[in-house]
Amino acid sequence: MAFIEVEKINKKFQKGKNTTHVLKNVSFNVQKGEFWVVAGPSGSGKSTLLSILGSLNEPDEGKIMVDGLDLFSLSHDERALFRLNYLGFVFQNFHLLPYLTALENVLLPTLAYPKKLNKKDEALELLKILGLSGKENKYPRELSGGEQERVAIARALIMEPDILLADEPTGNLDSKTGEEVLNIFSELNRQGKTIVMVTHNLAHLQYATHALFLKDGEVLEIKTLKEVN
Ligand SMILES: Nc1ncnc2c1ncn2[C@@H]1O[C@H](COP(=O)(O)OP(=O)(O)OP(=O)(O)O)[C@@H](O)[C@H]1O
Repeated sequence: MAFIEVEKINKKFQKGKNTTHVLKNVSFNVQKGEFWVVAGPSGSGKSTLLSILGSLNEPDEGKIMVDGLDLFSLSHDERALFRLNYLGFVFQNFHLLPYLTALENVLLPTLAYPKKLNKKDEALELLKILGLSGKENKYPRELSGGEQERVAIARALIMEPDILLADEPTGNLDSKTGEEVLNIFSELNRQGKTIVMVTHNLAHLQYATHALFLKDGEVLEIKTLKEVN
């Protein structure tokens, strides 16, 4: 059994009278420690696939198993707990809360945890590892794009998720800063984190172990790029 099993996912969106078939029988298996890039042109269904993988969105048909859990047979609350325990999300627009400091943003997921958690030391350590020492009490508007993205990465890691899901994490960054962020992903993957990252930039394939190419909602090709470390 694979760590993540995606089986014949279908998703349609209704826009007025028109139906768009956004994902068509998408299937693939991810093993623990792999780094998958989901690539494809704009509108090919990449973000929709990632949101379904993150159980933020439901497919019309198909099944996703993560670590033996059937995501779409879980209740709403069980799914929220699954996300908290298994997943870290990183988005293109950072999605930081503007009225919270860097440290408070990193600690945000711990507030959602049913039991009281004190992760302040871990949060400070993560910010340090990500090169943000001295910026803990800054607000997002006082940070550069790359720094905001690193805060978002620290927030995604605070609950120690097995899986990191990233949607165009370098989309709003200049190429040098983008490369720094991808090197962080690469290092996290080397340490064993399973990563699925959406990108339209084929240069990003060099960081991944596997690539899935989508076109018009269909899997065009799945490629193994290198062995898992
Ligand atoms: N909530 C929604 N309602 C209706 N249509 C949607 C919705 N979300 C996505 N779509 C449509 O589904 C298709 C795929 O969108 P998606 O964002 O998954 O593609 P993408 O490959 O990530 O594109 P991009 O690279 O431009 O972000 C597009 O035609 C989009 O307009």
